[in-house]
Amino acid sequence: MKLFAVFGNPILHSRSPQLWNAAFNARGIDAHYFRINPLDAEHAARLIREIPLDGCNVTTPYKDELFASLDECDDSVAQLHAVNTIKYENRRLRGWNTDMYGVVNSLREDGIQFHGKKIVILGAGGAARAAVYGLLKANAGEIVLLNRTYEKAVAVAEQLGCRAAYASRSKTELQDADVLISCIPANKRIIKPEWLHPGLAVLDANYASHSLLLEDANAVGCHIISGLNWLVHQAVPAFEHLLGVAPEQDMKMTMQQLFANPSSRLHAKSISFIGFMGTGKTTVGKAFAELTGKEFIDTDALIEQRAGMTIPDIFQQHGEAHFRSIERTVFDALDFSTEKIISCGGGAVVNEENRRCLTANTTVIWLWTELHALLNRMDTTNRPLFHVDDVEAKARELLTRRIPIYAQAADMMIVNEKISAASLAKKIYGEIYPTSGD
Ligand SMILES: Nc1ncnc2c1ncn2[C@@H]1O[C@H](COP(=O)(O)OP(=O)(O)O)[C@@H](O)[C@H]1O
Ligand SMILES: O=C(O)C1=C[C@@H](OP(=O)(O)O)[C@@H](O)[C@H](O)C1
Ligand SMILES: [Mg+2]
Repeated sequence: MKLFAVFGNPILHSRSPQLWNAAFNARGIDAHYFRINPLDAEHAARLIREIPLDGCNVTTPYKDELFASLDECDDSVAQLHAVNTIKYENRRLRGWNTDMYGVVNSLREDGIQFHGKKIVILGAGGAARAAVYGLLKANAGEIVLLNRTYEKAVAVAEQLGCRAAYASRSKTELQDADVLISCIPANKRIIKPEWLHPGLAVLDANYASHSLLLEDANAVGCHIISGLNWLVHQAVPAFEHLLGVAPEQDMKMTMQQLFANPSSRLHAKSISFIGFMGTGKTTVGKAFAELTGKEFIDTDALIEQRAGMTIPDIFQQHGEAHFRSIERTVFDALDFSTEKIISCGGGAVVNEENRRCLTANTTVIWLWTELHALLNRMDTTNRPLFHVDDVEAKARELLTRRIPIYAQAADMMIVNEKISAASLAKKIYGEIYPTSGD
């Protein structure tokens, strides 16, 4: 099975997995796409090789920094110093930036022509730069970049060939503008409603949280374009780069569903932790339960209770099959009528029914720790599967087999390295309960 992911922080809000997995299904491609919150950009590049992924997308805040880890890239990435699509092939990372198609094709699809038009862009980050680059290539009449830090807007404008203006001039610049594109967080009201005019086309790159700009633009009678269109239109060429076939029809169909069905599973009341032995499921699960005040359950502890003996003893006296059958009974008996934090044993999700139990009732968090790091910090004597001569080889073989299973069960992977369990619990809390979310 091919594996793809989207990297970002935060990342749980991303709807890319729904989009890509639907396209894989429709095309009968044996592949899965999931979300990863890495330590940083450099670590994301390491994870691509470590997992390994066949390719990935990159979102805020890693588009700029991941550029430095590429072995080769196309012109758009070289110009923009920002990457959103990476293919991993022959041990090399090759990057593209397809955001420019996202913005240009979203506007085109809504009947907006660029020739002779004035376009105002808010922000100067990766998305804003891709918008400038794409619209210049599409022969837009005039492009004005507005950014809180004027110097940053000037640098981008000089490099790409458009005009920068002070944020204090927003009102004036918008008076004769035809299109306004926002590439800044959706919870910031930078533009006052009275600076907008009916008929102005307004696109907000951010689709995950409620957009104050789109709310105001709607009230004024502007022509609203959702960031979900941008998501779909950047994904179409990315899919072609990574899979070698065009997904267009499938992705457009999925877009309708995305509008209608904003993934209720991500807001499940119970949270479960899955992942390889020693990645910290028990420790972080406990810390998360403390943070949220919810009931904590460790499926391994329930197994020991039921069997009346320790896990190493169950393995030693009755074998792994017996352990798995008790594990199955424990999952069957889980009661989701009250909210819970559930830490699972590392092999629990290998069973399809256990997996379905979690995906149907919980937001599933996959913890990841690099193999050497987890072997170093783990006491392998109470992990019976590691009672072998070559622990590292056994661990690597087991992990390789399980990675696609974890990927398919999880709503997101998050890395438990170089961070305390309490801090990681807070980071996960921020993902699940975003303060400015929808
Ligand atoms: N963030 C962390 N920092 C330091 N040590 C950790 C962290 N998370 C887990 N550990 C340690 O790693 C070991 C394995 O953790 P555990 O929670 O038992 O993993 P799992 O339940 O996934 O097998 C334990 O010794 C635990 O204290
Ligand atoms: O990975 C596995 O198959 C197992 C993981 C263990 O739990 P932890 O992942 O909490 O160590 C425990 O369920 C048992 O030893 C089997
Ligand atoms: Mg555990």
